[in-house]
Amino acid sequence: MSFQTGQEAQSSQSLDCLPQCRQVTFSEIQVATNNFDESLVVGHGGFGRVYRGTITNGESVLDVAIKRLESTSDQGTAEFWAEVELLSELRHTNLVSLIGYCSHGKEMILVYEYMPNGTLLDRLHKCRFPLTWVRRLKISIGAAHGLEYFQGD
Ligand SMILES: Nc1ncnc2c1ncn2[C@@H]1O[C@H](COP(=O)(O)OP(=O)(O)OP(=O)(O)O)[C@@H](O)[C@H]1O
Repeated sequence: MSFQTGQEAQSSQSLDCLPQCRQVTFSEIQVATNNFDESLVVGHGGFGRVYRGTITNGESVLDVAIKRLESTSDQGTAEFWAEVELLSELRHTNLVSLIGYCSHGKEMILVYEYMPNGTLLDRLHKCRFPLTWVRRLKISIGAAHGLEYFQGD
């Protein structure tokens, strides 16, 4: 689960425009990532490489982050389906939305809304300009709202 970091890291699309989580075909993923073009890799995490891409949903085109499970990952099928089950129903300004998933043979791929400024960890450790304390406070409050929603209170 990832948190939006507040106004400075809003996704490129509004919450109302985000569709329900759906099954995405492997060919859609191939088109979205230009067949897993290395130049579209924006990060690498516990799951594997993360690609930037676009997915067409009806008439709209969404900016997405596509996580492809690598065979070397210590995360596996159970974590994949747990993430799908947990996140597919959640929609909150302070939580990154899961837009789709793809299970195709050995391929397990998660599609999230794209965060133009990366994750909070990226923002805290990779950005040349440190966050002000006011922004840090706003981010903490946003994360708390996201957690509260997540816990269903
Ligand atoms: N939704 C997103 N939008 C933009 N960039 C993202 C997004 N998700 C991940 N990234 C990029 O990919 C990198 C790796 O992210 P990822 O979430 O896989 O890491 P992680 O913390 O190891 O998470 P996990 O272990 O849950 O897979 C991030 O540091 C970030 O740069």
